[in-house]
Amino acid sequence: MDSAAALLYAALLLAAAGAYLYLAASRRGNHNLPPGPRGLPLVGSLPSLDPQLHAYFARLAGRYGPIFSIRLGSKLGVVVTSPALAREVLRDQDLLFSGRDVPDAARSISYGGGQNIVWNPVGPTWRLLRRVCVREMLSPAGLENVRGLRDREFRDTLRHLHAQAAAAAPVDVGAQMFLTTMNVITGTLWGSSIGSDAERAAVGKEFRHLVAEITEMLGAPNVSDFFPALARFDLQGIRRKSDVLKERFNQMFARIIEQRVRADQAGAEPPAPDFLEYMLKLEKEGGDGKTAFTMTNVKALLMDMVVGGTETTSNTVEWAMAELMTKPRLLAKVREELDAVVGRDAVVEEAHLPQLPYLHAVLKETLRLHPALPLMVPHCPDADATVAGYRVPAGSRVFVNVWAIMRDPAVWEDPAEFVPERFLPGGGEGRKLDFTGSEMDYLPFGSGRRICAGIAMADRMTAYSLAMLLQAFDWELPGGARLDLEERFAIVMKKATPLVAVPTPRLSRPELYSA
Ligand code: HEM
Repeated sequence: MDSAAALLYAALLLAAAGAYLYLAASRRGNHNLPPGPRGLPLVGSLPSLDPQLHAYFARLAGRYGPIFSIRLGSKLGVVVTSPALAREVLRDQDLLFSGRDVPDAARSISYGGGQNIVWNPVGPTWRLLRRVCVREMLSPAGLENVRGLRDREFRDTLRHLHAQAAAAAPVDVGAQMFLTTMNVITGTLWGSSIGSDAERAAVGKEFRHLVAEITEMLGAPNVSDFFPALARFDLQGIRRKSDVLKERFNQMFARIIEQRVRADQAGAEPPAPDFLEYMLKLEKEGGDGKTAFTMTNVKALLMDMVVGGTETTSNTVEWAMAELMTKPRLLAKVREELDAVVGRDAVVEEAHLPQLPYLHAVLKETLRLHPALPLMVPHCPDADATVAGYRVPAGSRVFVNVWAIMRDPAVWEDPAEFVPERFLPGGGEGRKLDFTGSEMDYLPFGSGRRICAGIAMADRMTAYSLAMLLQAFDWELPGGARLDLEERFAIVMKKATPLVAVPTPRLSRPELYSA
């Protein structure tokens, strides 16, 4: 045998051995994984991903069952699509599955991943941050402290919409509700410490732009997440973009904090206690004695509230309006309830909300069909786990497809129909269909220890917004426009075409709009 042939022979032998070892390793690695599409070597199912990920995963669940695995580059995704398996993941093995697989884009905007609530693993810091937020800001008692602020913001929105109505000008309903929600959340966070109304409006506008970019980016496929070894090359430039967005937020937060600290040092009259004041005090004390609380935590929490609370809330209101505008019979029922409780000689107030069960049922049905986070925020086990008898390896990205669960015909009668009555007393076949995540077929806010931290605020804001929009105005599509209910997937799901409509006043006297 000459030397060239020997070299070729050796290379072939080596290649065969390599292929054998690769196959053996991947067979061992795949041992007892949930079933799923085979995918291509190296890239797995990445090339066949459909941008409408929630609907694509629902179709795959139809083929492979209520738990399937899908290889996305070097990452393993596991998708759960039944109430029983959602219970296994979110309740029975809650702690094991409570970790997060932090996307590269989130690392920067969450100040490194370990500083805020959403992307922090469950542990002392996460516990302290959540406790601080829920107790001081997002609990029913915390919200009660700033009821006046919400009333003021809603009055402002009412005045603004009335001016739009006078000019017969179309309103982008989602954008308007975003601004209202943003003003309420930032007002709750730092009160009036950023000065004039005009300055607040400018901050609100800038935030909307930034939040939209962030949620868009978090939903976009990123090579760095599928091939962590390539993350340092940031091939799509997503990390660079998220650094820029983070810095813009950071500068705004720093300005707001600095103003407050300077005012405190100058011995200014202390502002009404707000969340920022509370956090700065905790930061000064260095934490709660057991767990540290730093200025980075202050900013990361501000980011959590601003990013987590705004689009989720305003998109829900936009969907509710779109559903009702295509269903005049249901719209008439909401109006009937509003006219009976509030009438047309007064403006709806937060105190009216508990007397509006049909309106609340409309919002629950909206969140069933259009959950703001259709795949929730993915969970991640920090050790190997077993679900439905299958192995879910540590580090897998676990999606609970609540969008599909809440449309499951095995659970819901006429699942595609918009029927608020199913949420009225006696309509839920004895199930407790509320936001607590106790029934695993209705999970718009998740369930278990990672359940949404802002439910009480979301509940009030969506109900107040929808009540005001419908009690004070009639809404018409601009001439020639068509209303559809098409969705566009992102980490926070959007209406594919924004709802734009023209308001007409329906209160008895114009003065009511400026009271
Ligand atoms: C209609 C409005 C909203 C919906 C549908 C919603 C839904 C959700 C869902 C599904 C999760 C993920 C649960 C999980 O990972 O298991 C979540 C997490 C979270 N939400 Fe909301 N949310 C809304 C509004 C808000 C508001 C107003 C705030 C605060 C101002 C907020 C703050 C948070 C935070 C901080 C988390 C992270 C919790 C954690 O990881 O421990 N959300 N939300």
